[in-house]
Amino acid sequence: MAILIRGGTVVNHDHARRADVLVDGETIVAVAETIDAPAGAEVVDAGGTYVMPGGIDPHTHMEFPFMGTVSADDFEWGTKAALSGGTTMIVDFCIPAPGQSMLAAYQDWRHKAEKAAADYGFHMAVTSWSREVWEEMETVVRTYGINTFKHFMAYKGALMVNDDELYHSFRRCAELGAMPLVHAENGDVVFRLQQHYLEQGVTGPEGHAYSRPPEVEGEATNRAIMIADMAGSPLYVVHTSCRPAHEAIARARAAGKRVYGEPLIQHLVLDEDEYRNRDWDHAARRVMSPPFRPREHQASLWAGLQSGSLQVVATDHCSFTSEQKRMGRGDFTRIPNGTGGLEDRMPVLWTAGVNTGRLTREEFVAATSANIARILNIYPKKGAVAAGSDADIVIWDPRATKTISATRQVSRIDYNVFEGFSCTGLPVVTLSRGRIAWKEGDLRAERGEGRYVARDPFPAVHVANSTWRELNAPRAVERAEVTP
Ligand SMILES: NC(=O)NCCC(=O)O
Ligand SMILES: [Zn+2]
Repeated sequence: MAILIRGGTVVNHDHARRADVLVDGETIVAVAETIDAPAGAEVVDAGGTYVMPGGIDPHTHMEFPFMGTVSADDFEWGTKAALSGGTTMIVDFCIPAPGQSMLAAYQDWRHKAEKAAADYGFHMAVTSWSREVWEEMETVVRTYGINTFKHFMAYKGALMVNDDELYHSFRRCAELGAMPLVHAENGDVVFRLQQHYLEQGVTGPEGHAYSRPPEVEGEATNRAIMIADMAGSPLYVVHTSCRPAHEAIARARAAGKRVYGEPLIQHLVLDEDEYRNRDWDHAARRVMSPPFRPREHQASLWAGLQSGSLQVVATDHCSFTSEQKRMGRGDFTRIPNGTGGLEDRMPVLWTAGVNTGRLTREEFVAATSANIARILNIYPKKGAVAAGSDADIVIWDPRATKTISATRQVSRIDYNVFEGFSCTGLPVVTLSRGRIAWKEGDLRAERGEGRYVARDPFPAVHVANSTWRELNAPRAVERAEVTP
């Protein structure tokens, strides 16, 4: 059935204009100043609103077995939470269990994701290195449509990989036209600092922040950038949370390296003081890696979004209930790492970004959908309101208000790290591939309606990168034969 979105202002990453939008089935078929409603079409009045691409959150962990438990939101409730906040696609991480092949991990995640109510894709994690991993990476890219590989430089003894493994994997990514992702924290130093603070008697959640200072992230970000450069690969740095990490990325970009950075909405508005709250539950609920930072780092992240040295705002939605967090009572290293945020990312970014004049509406679209769609090589199928694009659309009322409260959220956990945050600017309707998935508080999306989005390798950046590399590769010097 056709839907005509009438009277709104269409905002894409590169322009905004008054236009009607016609959706037929799963696709946008026309964007024009005036469109007559086809017979039988549902007409949605968008007067006074912005009509924007549905958000893409490229960093989520649904039903993720981690630190002795499993994250609380599954693909059904995670994607429903996403839709209620204007996000129409998530990209989750397939993380092989110890000894498990990537191919088996992929099957596990496909199975878990059958419940999804919105579209989804995957990144694959490289948690060890071997001939099998090298071979499987090709299947992951060519058969499974995954063009991104995640590397944890933290979580020593669990997911962490070393520099040798990073180098090998980055080279393989370059060959396959895939993008390596890094969780950049120096896991060896974090481990030592954790032991140090525990020995000092710091057992509460504040120890989590003390043991993961900005320096461990700055060092690892810089190291990953240099290794990627030597391996001939672009690089995407997930959850860039602090000035030293952002500066490493900005420096690399100024030197012509293809490096991307992803701040989280949490790091943009919440700070380290949360861990000093006298209520243990309050502080533990906010334990995630990297931790929230001293406030001065936020200015650097905002500046990165404004100047283009940081491109994407994500959530790392990895939610644990208060009960699960209490596994770490008496030892902060056992508090499951992760927070929620899927349904809040866009309203909080609009409020703290657009309403304050830090971001334009177009930059908001770039940071919430278009930039990551281009990095993932799915643009303009996703990330654009244009004829031919998937009808993933959010109709946004810049005057609508709400105060965030866990009592009204879709996510299955019992608290919200943004509790009490007043938002101005909210989704009123979210369309997911042409269906009205959420409208003014009415969640209509059904379990299982989401679809897997496969992605091709070799986005333009890779082609340019490998051409440059090939033309500028160091070569053996030709010398005249030296007779003995
Ligand atoms: N970020 C976090 O604390 N938990 C999820 C796993 C990860 O991305 O590091
Ligand atoms: Zn994560």
